[in-house]
Amino acid sequence: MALFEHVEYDGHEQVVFCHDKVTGLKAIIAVHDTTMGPALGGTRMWNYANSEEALTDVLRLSRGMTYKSALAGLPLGGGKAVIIGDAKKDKSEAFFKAYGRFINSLGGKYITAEDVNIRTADIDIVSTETAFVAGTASKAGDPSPHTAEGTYLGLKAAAKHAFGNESLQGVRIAVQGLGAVGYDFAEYCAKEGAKLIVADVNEEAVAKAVAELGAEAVSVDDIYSVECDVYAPCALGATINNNTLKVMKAKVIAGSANNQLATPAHDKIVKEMGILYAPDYVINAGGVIHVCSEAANFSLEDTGKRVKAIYGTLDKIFTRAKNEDRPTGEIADEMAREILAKKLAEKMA
Ligand SMILES: NC(=O)c1ccc[n+]([C@@H]2O[C@H](COP(=O)([O-])OP(=O)(O)OC[C@H]3O[C@@H](n4cnc5c(N)ncnc54)[C@H](O)[C@@H]3O)[C@@H](O)[C@H]2O)c1
Repeated sequence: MALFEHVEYDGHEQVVFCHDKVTGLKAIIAVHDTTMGPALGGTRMWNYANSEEALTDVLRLSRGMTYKSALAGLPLGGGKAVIIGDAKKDKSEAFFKAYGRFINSLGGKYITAEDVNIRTADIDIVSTETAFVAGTASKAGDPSPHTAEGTYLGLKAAAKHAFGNESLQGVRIAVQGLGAVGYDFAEYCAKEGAKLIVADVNEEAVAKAVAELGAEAVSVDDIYSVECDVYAPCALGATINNNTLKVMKAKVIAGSANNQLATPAHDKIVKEMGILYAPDYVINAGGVIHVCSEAANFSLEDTGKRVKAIYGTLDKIFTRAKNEDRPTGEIADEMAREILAKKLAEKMA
């Protein structure tokens, strides 16, 4: 398994392979870039088919965190960790304590938090072995409300560019996923007079949105093809793919889900279809801003301002993408790299 030659290797500063003999823990921690500050990013637990798959995921996700935090203006670098295992069977107190000791051994270069299949309770155990954690129950807590607010504001910036008006009054929004983020996001939109079309595998959440937000319910398969102005993916990754784009009527894609594009090529494909895509890691940065408030001691007011700034960041991305006739995801990556290059130059001066 090559590292420096790996297709997802992007000058990562440090990649640590961890194995604890007692609990069987196997994890990979990737520190992509610490130019802006310590590398913060969640830990994902997944039953990867092999360690190659886990390495690919952690290299890609950690680079994403560098770009996300740079564009959110945070004093943080990018990192991520993956635990290779079955979240239903392999978790134990000793397991997460061992993991905490590995994180501690990096001396603060990497700060962890929750991600897929890792709960606040797991992070609380990790925090008994290391201070380099964020998002513990007793401190910052649930980031979802800030993610929802940032996604709503990001959608308004997209509406301004795509429809000539940032108001969501009468705008038809197809919301996929009414979980912690999706429901709050839908509520913000409904309050502004948007017409919601919703889908979720959780029927209770759908019934609540119908009763409380006046939403129209459709099946999870039909959400891609409904007549709407906006598609808001707030559940799964990779839903912007060749199959869904064949039937999609939306002119804006703006939602909280991570890794929305099935492949990097879909950035260009959506542009060519005349769809305005709000790059996922920019619009959903409310969560990392929230978690960072704990790691960097931001006041509540400062955290709120940073979440509101997502509107302005997306406004800049959309303007530049239009002026240069380029895909929005490509512009976001480029803007993040410019921020990093500037900081690096300052450090070296
Ligand atoms: N929570 C945060 O602060 C945060 C931050 C950044 C990004 N995100 C991303 O936003 C998305 C939503 O996060 P969340 O915290 O609300 O998760 P969640 O688990 O609370 O909600 C996800 C919702 O999607 C539904 N769902 C699952 N499969 C579905 C399907 N096939 N069709 C329709 N609905 C389906 C679930 O039933 C659930 O209601 C995820 O992609 C997550 O990675 C979340």
